[in-house]
Amino acid sequence: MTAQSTNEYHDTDPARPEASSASRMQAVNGHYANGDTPASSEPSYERVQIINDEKQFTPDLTNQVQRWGLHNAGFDYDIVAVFGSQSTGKSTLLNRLFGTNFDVMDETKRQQTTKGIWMCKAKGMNVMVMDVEGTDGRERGEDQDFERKSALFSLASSEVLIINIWEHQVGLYQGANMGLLKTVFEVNLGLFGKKTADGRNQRTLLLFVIRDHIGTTPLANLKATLAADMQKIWETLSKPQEMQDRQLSDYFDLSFAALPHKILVPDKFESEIQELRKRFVEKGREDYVFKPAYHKRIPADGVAFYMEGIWEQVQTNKDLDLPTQQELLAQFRCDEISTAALSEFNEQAKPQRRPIESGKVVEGLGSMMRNWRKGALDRYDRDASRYHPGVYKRKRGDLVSVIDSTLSPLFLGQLKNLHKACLASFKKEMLDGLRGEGYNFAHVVATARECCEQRFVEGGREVLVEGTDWSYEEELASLKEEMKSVADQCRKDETKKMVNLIERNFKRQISEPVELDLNRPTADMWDKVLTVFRETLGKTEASYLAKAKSFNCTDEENVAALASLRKRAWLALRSKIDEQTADAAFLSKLRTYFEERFRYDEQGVPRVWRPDDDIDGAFKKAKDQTLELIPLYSRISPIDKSLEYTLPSEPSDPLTSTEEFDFPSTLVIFSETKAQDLGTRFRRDADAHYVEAKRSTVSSVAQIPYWMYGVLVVLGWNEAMAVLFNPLYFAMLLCMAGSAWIIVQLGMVGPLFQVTRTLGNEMHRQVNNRLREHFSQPALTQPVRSRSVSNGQDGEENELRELRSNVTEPM
Ligand SMILES: Nc1nc2c(ncn2[C@@H]2O[C@H](COP(=O)(O)OP(=O)(O)OP(=O)(O)O)[C@@H](O)[C@H]2O)c(=O)[nH]1
Repeated sequence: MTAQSTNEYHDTDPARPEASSASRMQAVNGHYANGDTPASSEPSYERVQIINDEKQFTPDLTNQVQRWGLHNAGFDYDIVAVFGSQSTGKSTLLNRLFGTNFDVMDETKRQQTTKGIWMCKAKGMNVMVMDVEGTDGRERGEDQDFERKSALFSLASSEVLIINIWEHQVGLYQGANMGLLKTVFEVNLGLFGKKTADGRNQRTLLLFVIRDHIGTTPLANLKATLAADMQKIWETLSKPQEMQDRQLSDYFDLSFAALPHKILVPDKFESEIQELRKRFVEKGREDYVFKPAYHKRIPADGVAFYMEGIWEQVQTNKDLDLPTQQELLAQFRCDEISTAALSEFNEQAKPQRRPIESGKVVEGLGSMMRNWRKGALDRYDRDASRYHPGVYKRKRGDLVSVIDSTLSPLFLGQLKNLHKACLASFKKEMLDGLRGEGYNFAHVVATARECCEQRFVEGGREVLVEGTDWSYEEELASLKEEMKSVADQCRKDETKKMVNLIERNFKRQISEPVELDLNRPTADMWDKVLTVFRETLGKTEASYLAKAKSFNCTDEENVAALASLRKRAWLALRSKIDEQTADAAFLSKLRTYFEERFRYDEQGVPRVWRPDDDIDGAFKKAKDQTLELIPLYSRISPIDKSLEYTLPSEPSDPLTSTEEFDFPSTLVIFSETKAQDLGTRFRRDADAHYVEAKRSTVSSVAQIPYWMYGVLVVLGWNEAMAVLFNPLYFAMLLCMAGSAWIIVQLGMVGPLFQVTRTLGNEMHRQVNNRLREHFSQPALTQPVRSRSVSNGQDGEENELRELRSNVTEPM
């Protein structure tokens, strides 16, 4: 059978029927009998040509390892390779030992079967078995390049190298491939000479399997010969300077086995094969071959990449450097694992980006981030920690920094959103707390601040991720700053409100006492008013200061607020005074004051003027006393100068829109002109009272003389007697008297007069209308009436003029 040169052929390849049939073995009770492949219910594993005869490495090994189910095996696997001359039963041996299905030569043709290097998984064991093209290949002639390279490759990548050798080859130099081994050892000394990352030597077990052992030469002798040959080879190696003292045993363990002739003593051959197999399977045995020391410490998922790297170096004839290879592999694999972990992490983190960007506080973001981060790192640690520790750590650091740089914007965004939310709730709590009366500003601010700070700190802590140097302190400081400025603004507003309220209270408090004092004009009127003002202002200032304390106002603010309060209080007083001294009110005050002195006597009894009363004197006195009030009212000036109140004047300022405040001018109630005008108007009023008083004396002079009553009795005597003595008249008189009495008793006199008057008026109106209609002269009445009115006024004016001349004459 001719082996094909590509990795396409395997036992299912229809183009290779012989290979398929030849490789079909049967396994009975764990051993394989009468054939080359096991025939249990478990299917044979697919093999793969990892290096074809064109010396190319297959890109499919990774997938194949996965298909064999070894991808996640970590270090729990072993690699074994075979080395030996062509057609010495290598494939047969491997198939029997491991249940693999490597091609076996067709007995009749005797030509090379295995081309390149094949790999297959052992049946029921986590062992990768490599079948290597035989040395001394007739097909390759003098070209020893491939056999050297494949031997090098096998040695570098496997834990156990089976050296397959005929018994009759033992002791030969070329026949036993000793020359080739020497070359390979030489080249590889560089490889094995270097220590691994964990400081140990790479060790390999060289298992010599002596085929067709007839038994005439005892195995012990063969062993000794082979060991001596190996030692000889080692000693004659041209070693690098620094490795001159290295021994064969520093790098290799030698082990031996002999198998009888397969054709001549097949049963014995089979039983010895089974015995040899135990050395690969039974871990407790002393001669167990897969000792941990031989393991290359490459995780199963990185084997393909590792082997490819080694092959590349073998190919390019570079100095083989296993540690560097392991590092390269670790870099590659750690990158791969890191990328996979990162992509899963990114998938998890992505959905939270939008809500954070839109300003939402995502609940439980911290625990989510911690989980994503931990998940990614755990995954990385699980898969990558088996690789070169230095690379693993370095790549882990890179992964952590990428993860953290992805999480950092979420962290910062969450903090920012939390900041906004806390500030909003701070404002709301302030508003709620400052609603209504009787709140303590400082307490409200402190409660709201504490609550919001606590919320922020809790949220900030939640979003922290262990292992990062993130902190929320800076954001917290900025939040505190903003809360302070909000509280300050609020305090200013509240202070303003408080000052307004205090001003309103002040106005209410001074209103009545000031009104009373202004209505009782005495010389110390302003003293009283200012005393009230000072007392109330004192209380007001005290109440402001008490409140300002809870507002945490600064001294500067207090000074400004008190100045404003004083000014406003003064203006409030002034407006109250203005209200009380408005023209009408002030004239009414003067009138009242005058009337109290002119129309009432000292006991407060209304005066009835008699002709002999000194009306003129009383009038003059009352008038003069009243006129004296005008200068009193015209300026706020207390007798006691200590009661005087002063405020600083303020010029107008267009920038702060403060109007001009000229304190001295606020002390003046009436100007000179105004005082004169008021005096004139008052005099006119007083004159009217004087006329009225005079008139009342005239009407009292025009009394009915007493004798008229005698005349009335004399003239009306008969009529009175007629009424008294006529029963009808008398009865009528009694009825009328009775009715009058009842009306008086019921208090109906007033209403009765009202009804009578209304009736009279109505009748008068009706009659007028009728007459107007009848004579069609409606305008006649108007001139008559207006004339009579104007006559009346003129008459009064004339009369007043006449009286004045009478009054002034005696004076
Ligand atoms: N004498 C003898 N012949 C054997 C033994 N094992 C296998 N053979 C025969 O040797 C021939 C070659 O067997 P393979 O297993 O194909 O040998 P190989 O070394 O893998 O050959 P290549 O892959 O071509 O290098 C076959 O005809 C086998 O039947 C053995 O132990 N003794």
